[in-house]
Amino acid sequence: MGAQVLDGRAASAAIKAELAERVAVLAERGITPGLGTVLVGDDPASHSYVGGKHRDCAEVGISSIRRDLPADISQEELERVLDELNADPACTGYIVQLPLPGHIDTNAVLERVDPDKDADGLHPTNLGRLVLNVSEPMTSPLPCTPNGVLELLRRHDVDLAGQHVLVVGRGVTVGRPMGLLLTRKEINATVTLAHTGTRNLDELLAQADVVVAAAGRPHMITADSLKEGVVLLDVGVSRVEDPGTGRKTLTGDIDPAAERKASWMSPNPGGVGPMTRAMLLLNVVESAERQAGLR
Ligand SMILES: Nc1nc2c(c(=O)[nH]1)N[C@@H](CN(C=O)c1ccc(C(=O)N[C@@H](CCC(=O)O)C(=O)O)cc1)CN2
Repeated sequence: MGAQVLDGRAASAAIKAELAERVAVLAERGITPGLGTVLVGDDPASHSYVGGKHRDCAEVGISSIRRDLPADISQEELERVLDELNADPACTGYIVQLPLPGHIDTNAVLERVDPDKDADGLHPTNLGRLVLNVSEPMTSPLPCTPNGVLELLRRHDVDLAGQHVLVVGRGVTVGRPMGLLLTRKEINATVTLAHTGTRNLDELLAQADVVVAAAGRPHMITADSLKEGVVLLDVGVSRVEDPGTGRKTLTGDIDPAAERKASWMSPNPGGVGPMTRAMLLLNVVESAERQAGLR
């Protein structure tokens, strides 16, 4: 028997319906939440993700503010756009689509975002609150992908308390905050954070009850290394060219054939990706609720 599906599309549809109700409550008070996106350059995948974010906004009644900027924009000009969004009352929260071109200092950009408008939860103040475990439940935005992973598991009644979770990937958008969230008291997982420099990855995989794969290495995790009954979450979004057709297809970090070992597995596409988008909307709605004194 194969793994049960951690269905991100269904879960995100349910979350969007719930958020549309919360947006309607805000509308009764004359408030329309607004999401801003800042996109630099012509990367097709980034354009497609940003387009998806604006479609989601339209679905739940959040207004959209879009700033598409040339790849050769200077740091100064880019930061000026952020200052405008920081000052714009129609913009409840916004994101800077990552990755940014190499000549841009990404950390300086993330720091320029007003922490109260940080829809991605990636501003140092908000990441710091997560590290400090300032309040439970959190009153600041959480990074969308790690929060999406937890929400996906919650909505399928997969309990992580006491489980050994192996997070593969140390990036700031997924791996690092994922470890912090998993070790909070209400989740209570035991976490190992591995990465592409980890030497004994196969040993760690063989011990893991749950694997969150976010290293960006296509199909780096295969069935052979995994324990029977493992829960698998695939965050990888590499685009790999099919040698036959020349077409690029979305390829995760986990070989789909690993499903035979798993009790639960997130499909890719259709798993963590839609949850990332849903958690972004949640951050915007919660931010609007905070600004309205409803939280
Ligand atoms: N500022 C940010 N930049 C980036 C983030 C982020 O959270 N904040 N994460 C990724 C990209 N990303 C969101 O921006 C993202 C990736 C994938 C999906 C998604 O829904 N994927 C679909 C498949 C889509 C496809 O076929 O291309 C799925 O998994 O079903 C949503 C958001 C890097 N940048």
